[in-house]
Amino acid sequence: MKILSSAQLREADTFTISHENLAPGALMERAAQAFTNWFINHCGREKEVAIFCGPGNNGGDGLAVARLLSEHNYLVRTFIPETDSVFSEEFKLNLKRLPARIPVVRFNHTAPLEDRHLSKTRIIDALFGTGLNRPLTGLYAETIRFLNNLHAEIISIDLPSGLFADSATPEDAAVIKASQTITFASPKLALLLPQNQVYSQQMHSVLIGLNIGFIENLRSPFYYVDSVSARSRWKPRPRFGHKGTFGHSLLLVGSYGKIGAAILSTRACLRSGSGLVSVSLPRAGYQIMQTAAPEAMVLADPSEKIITELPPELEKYAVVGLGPGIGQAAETKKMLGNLLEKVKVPLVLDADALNLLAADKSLLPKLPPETILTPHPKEFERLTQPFTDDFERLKRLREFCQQYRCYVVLKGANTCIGTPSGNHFFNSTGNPGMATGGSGDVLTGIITALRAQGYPAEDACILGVYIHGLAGDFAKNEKGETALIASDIIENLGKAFKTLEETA
Ligand SMILES: NC(=O)C1=CN([C@@H]2O[C@H](COP(=O)(O)OP(=O)(O)OC[C@H]3O[C@@H](n4cnc5c(N)ncnc54)[C@H](O)[C@@H]3O)[C@@H](O)[C@H]2O)[C@@H](O)CC1
Ligand SMILES: Nc1ncnc2c1ncn2[C@@H]1O[C@H](COP(=O)(O)OP(=O)(O)O)[C@@H](O)[C@H]1O
Ligand SMILES: [K+]
Repeated sequence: MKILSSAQLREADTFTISHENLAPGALMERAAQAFTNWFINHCGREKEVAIFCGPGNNGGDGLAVARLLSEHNYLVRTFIPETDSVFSEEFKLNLKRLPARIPVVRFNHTAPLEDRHLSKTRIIDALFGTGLNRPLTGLYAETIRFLNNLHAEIISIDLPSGLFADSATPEDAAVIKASQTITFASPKLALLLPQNQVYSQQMHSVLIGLNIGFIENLRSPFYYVDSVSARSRWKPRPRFGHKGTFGHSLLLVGSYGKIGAAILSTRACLRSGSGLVSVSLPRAGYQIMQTAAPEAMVLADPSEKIITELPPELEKYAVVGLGPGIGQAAETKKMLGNLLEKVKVPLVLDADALNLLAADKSLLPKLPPETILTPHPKEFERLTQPFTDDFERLKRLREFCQQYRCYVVLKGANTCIGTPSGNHFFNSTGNPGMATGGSGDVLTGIITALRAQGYPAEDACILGVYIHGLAGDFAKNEKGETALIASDIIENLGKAFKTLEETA
């Protein structure tokens, strides 16, 4: 799914209205209906609903939602800040359509709102959406601070009011702190970036029937990977396939004290469909690996504690995955340099392999084309340089991928995959339970296995990250977030792949 900018969404709104000859307010009605459906499914009638409506079409949505919720027997009040802003036509239309039974409270400062028991209500924030063009000031900023201080549950329509959809919001700006944002037609870029997490704990995207053909022709470097886009990249295993069909993965992983990382990536690789898996690791890990993963073939490095050498016949493998648990010893770095000189098959680099690259950036131009790197934000910062905000980090990600013709999987909530063609794919699966040691090692195993099976680098990254998060979500259903460990993700890979297999 494409992530559209505010300007593109406005164009798509306008096109849809004229192309489908929609009556004034008809598209807004669809949006309000989509919000209302979500609300009815998630929020009971035990609490009164207070809807704060701004002067534009976001406020118009709020008024339409007030009418629809009232028709569904919710107790609703609306609140409109009195300023010199001009009301939009659709705001006025929906104000006219508001049944008389719904109170409209107009206010020009927030003090009179103090005694209206708002902290006990559910607040719907319909002050501003994608039309915001500067930070909020005056009564609007005062209202936002007042609402945030109530510590009530706030549900934002389309965007938390005050948040810029496509660029960095100034740090001291007044922005609603929502528990949920129900966003229309396309997830907004700002809602996918960690720096804005304080403004919306959860985000849910709903479709409002914007013209599909028009959206297909819009250009955007940003995509959101949902179940439909993940499925479209998944390939069934051919009936006459044999283990040779599905590729031979070589993993170079582990060091003394970190053989666990080697085991996690190996098991994940085995569970992700690689035809064969070989692991090269320090001698100390030989027996442990043979016992922990009997399906894998194990090659012991001459060194007891670290990896120092490349196994022979690199060309017989379909892919090489390097990094989890390897440490940063000089001999290991030499081996990495050797690998970059010799390797002719796809590479997946993670963890200390990335730190070794960061410590000697002269190695970066030697990365074979289409190498996949899977840094967490700190590792990515070491590879590039510190950034002031997430938007700058996205820019760096694009530049880095283009410069080194590589794919970068920037891990975290809504992991972002950068590609050499300048695109960014944000993942939709996963949960904070996955923020636990070893879950990145699991991801390396998954992506390596997909590459072994012949998935192009872009598909291997997108599908791998999606499946990893989905397995994490299944693990969360069983164990909750707090107790989740990386092995639980591996145990749920079967369920995650099965979901794709059955619905593709
Ligand atoms: N156009 C349409 O048909 C649809 C619009 N939709 C809704 O409309 C929203 C966008 O509506 P608008 O474009 O009217 O934008 P908004 O409702 O976000 O606000 C725009 C209004 O606020 C003013 N404004 C912007 N920044 C301000 C500031 N800092 N201080 C004071 N005033 C400020 C603008 O001059 C304009 O009058 C979306 O977020 C969505 O909620 C949905 O109903 C879907 C359909
Ligand atoms: N809050 C979160 N929501 C979703 N996924 C997360 C979250 N935190 C971490 N993850 C995922 O867990 C993995 C952690 O990887 P990494 O930081 O490399 O851990 P490790 O090095 O311990 O294996 C990444 O794939 C990341 O996307
Ligand atoms: K809003």
